Amino acid sequence: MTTSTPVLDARGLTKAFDGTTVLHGVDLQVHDGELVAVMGPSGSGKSTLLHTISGMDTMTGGTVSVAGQDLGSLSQKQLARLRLTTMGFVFQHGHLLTNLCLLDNVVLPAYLACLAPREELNRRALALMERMGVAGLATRDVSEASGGQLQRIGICRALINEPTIVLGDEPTGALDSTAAAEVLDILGEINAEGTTVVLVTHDATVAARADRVLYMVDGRIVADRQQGRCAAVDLERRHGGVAAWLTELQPRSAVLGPV
Ligand SMILES: Nc1ncnc2c1ncn2[C@@H]1O[C@H](COP(=O)(O)OP(=O)(O)OP(=O)(O)O)[C@@H](O)[C@H]1O
Repeated sequence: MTTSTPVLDARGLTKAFDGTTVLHGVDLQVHDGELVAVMGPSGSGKSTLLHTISGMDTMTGGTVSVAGQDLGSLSQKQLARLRLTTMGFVFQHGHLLTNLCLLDNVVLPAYLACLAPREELNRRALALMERMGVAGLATRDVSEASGGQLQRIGICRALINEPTIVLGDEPTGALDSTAAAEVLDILGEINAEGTTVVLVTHDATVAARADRVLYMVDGRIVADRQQGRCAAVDLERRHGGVAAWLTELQPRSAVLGPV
């Protein structure tokens, strides 16, 4: 059992839209260096969970702490700063700004955080783009890059402020299998270097790379599989999909081989 302070600590997290509850008292602790995949049927609340634990959306009830900071106690300005400096986001469709060149897209979060002079930020961004194999696109527009390249740019942008935790919503969902595998390799490397990673995904190959896989049904985490062990968190809500998932999903060690 892990005893360190969680990087992410959600307790009794609820979220309702217009009176309809979509997250029902979710408890989730993610520890430093974990690679966590969140799976579940469409509409089960995976994206809503990601949005509320990151403070991108407000919660209706419960508490969330990220890197020891209670999101509910922060002003909007403090919350924005915490997101900027502690969290990195990778989205399915990149969410890059089309009126900026790709280098400026990568630099933007660091520029907003005022972390260093512009020249230093450019150097840092170019070094990241070099590592991701997209430095040659630095002065290009968003329209000039492929989906896989844009996703690498999105990862550079997520990493520019050296976040404690990277949160991804279907980061490979719009990619072909080759580009998806490359993006997953990159996310795996980032995690191996110590960054905590939480990915919402429908893709079992993504989940197979994770240390830990959560399965959501109807706004609840109903199973939590860690390195071959599975805790059925909410047995009363067992679901056909959960049973299939439990038998199909290989533990990480079986997929990657012994380390
Ligand atoms: N902004 C919103 N306003 C109203 N309802 C919303 C909003 N965002 C999500 N919902 C509802 O919350 C529920 C959960 O949606 P969510 O997008 O979190 O599910 P998901 O598991 O990520 O689905 P998918 O796998 O299809 O992306 C759905 O019923 C959805 O319609």
